Amino acid sequence: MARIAVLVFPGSNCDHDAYHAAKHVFGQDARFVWHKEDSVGDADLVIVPGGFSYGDYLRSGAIARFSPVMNDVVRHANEGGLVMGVCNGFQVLCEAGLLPGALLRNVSLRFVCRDAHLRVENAETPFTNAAASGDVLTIPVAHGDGNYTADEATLDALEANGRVVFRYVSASGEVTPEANPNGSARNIAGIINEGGNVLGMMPHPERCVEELLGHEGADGAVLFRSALAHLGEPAEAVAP
Ligand SMILES: NC(=O)CC[C@H](N)C(=O)O
Repeated sequence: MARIAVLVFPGSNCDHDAYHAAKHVFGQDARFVWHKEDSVGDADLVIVPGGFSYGDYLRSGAIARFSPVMNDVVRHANEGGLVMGVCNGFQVLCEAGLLPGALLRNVSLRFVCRDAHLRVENAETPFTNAAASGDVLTIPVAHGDGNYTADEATLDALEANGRVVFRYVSASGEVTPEANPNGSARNIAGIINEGGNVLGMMPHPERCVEELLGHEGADGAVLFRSALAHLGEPAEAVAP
């Protein structure tokens, strides 16, 4: 059974969704870790969940990045441990320097809450091995600051090294401006670090791991299935 630590900051609001997915849908050993703890313990996977840590004051993720637990998240990441940052979690990981770039205000200046289509650009990561490159997943977004940006050299390096993991596309898999919910550079929806063990993505896979909740295909399950397969969990433990 994989040990999955779900961080909790003041203002996190997707921590319970992530815990529910890990514990009740995938049957893993999930635990909450309060941000004032100084350790993520023996976690195999750390989930930095979505929400409004510290009310998004100063900048989304800018204060949470200084929470005591983040020192141990950096240690865990540097030792090759898996880290998955979703939405506010992605923002925190960028602020912490574990991922390059930053998430700016959506170009619309509006909070966007809807399904997005994501093309899997790299299926050889610990978080996407259950998919095939080119697969189009439908996963919801819900954010005000999801506009990924980095300097051109960084973007080029991400592209060249397969570190753009997900891109916003149309339902038929085309990269179009309309498919981009927030103005992200090159339609980038998710990236991975150089070591391939730290993922950040704006869409919320933990919100669509059960068809019962209205997402045909429950595409978010791909992320969990992949991570669990990477950790050597038996397939029967990773339904649906
Ligand atoms: N759902 C979320 O994690 C939202 C992240 C952040 N508070 C934003 O609005 O961009």
